[in-house]
Amino acid sequence: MDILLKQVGYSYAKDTPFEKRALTDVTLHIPSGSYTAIIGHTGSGKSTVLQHLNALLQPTEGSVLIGERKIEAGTKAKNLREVRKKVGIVFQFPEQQLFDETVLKDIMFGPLNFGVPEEEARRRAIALVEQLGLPEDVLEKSPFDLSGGQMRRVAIAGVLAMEPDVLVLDEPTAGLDPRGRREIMDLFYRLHQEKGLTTVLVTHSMEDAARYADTVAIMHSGKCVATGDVREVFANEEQLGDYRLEPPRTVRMQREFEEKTGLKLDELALTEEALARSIAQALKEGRELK
Ligand SMILES: Nc1ncnc2c1ncn2[C@@H]1O[C@H](COP(=O)(O)OP(=O)(O)OP(=O)(O)O)[C@@H](O)[C@H]1O
Repeated sequence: MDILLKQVGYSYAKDTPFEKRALTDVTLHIPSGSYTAIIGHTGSGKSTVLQHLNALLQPTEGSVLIGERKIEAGTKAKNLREVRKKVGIVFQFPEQQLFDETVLKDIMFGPLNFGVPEEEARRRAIALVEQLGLPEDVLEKSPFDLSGGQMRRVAIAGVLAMEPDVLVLDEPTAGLDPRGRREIMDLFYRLHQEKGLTTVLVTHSMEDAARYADTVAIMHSGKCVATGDVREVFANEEQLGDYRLEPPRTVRMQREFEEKTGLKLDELALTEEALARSIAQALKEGRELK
């Protein structure tokens, strides 16, 4: 399912003395099946854009097309159930929204609420607990008796149990240890690859954007100032610098390697593994392309 923000403007507390403009003329296309990372400095408007993707916020200018549904400035959109069902958002620290007495009930809550039969909701919850690497006996426990990392996984399972068409992630691994971060990010990536799940990741981590996304959008001062293929965006160091962003670590390491050895690698490496592979290859071939 495609999402298209067309010339979207958004002001918080519009027409009050506290009015605060957060977005200006944002046009952004999220094609079905893509993995888009939205990057940008603190306060650049990333979270505000994200909340337009399932109409939690509605534009004060322009329009948002979510699949077939058009949300336009000036008209209050109602009956957003379908939209909320199709676009699932994992907010920062989603465990804060856990509430039910058992993990099973918590994960089943969303699907039941949207009319999924009980048996099917249960089946999804059991499968997700396993997929997310949680022990089976967690299902009957209170979510509040779990560790922070486990609570995070339960909350993520609750969003995935809705089987959304688009999964929107707002810094989903904030506060987790490196191993937990990697496991969860890899899981999202697998879902994207295996099920073609359209994924949008809001992140401060250039490394995560480089590793997982195919498309990158840069937000700056409430505007979407660039979108492009992940390699194009991260190869353009001048543009990143304009928006006070650093290239991912692997890109900096590649540049340093090329400078120090005079060897030029074939393409921009987006992960440590890819960088190691192309360095090994270049050394093996004794290539000197510079
Ligand atoms: N509820 C709100 N009321 C008023 N202004 C807000 C509100 N939420 C955000 N803003 C303002 O809107 C602008 C964009 O904020 P937003 O949270 O979208 O940025 P962000 O890029 O997600 O930042 P961060 O990386 O810190 O999460 C900022 O100037 C912010 O102060």
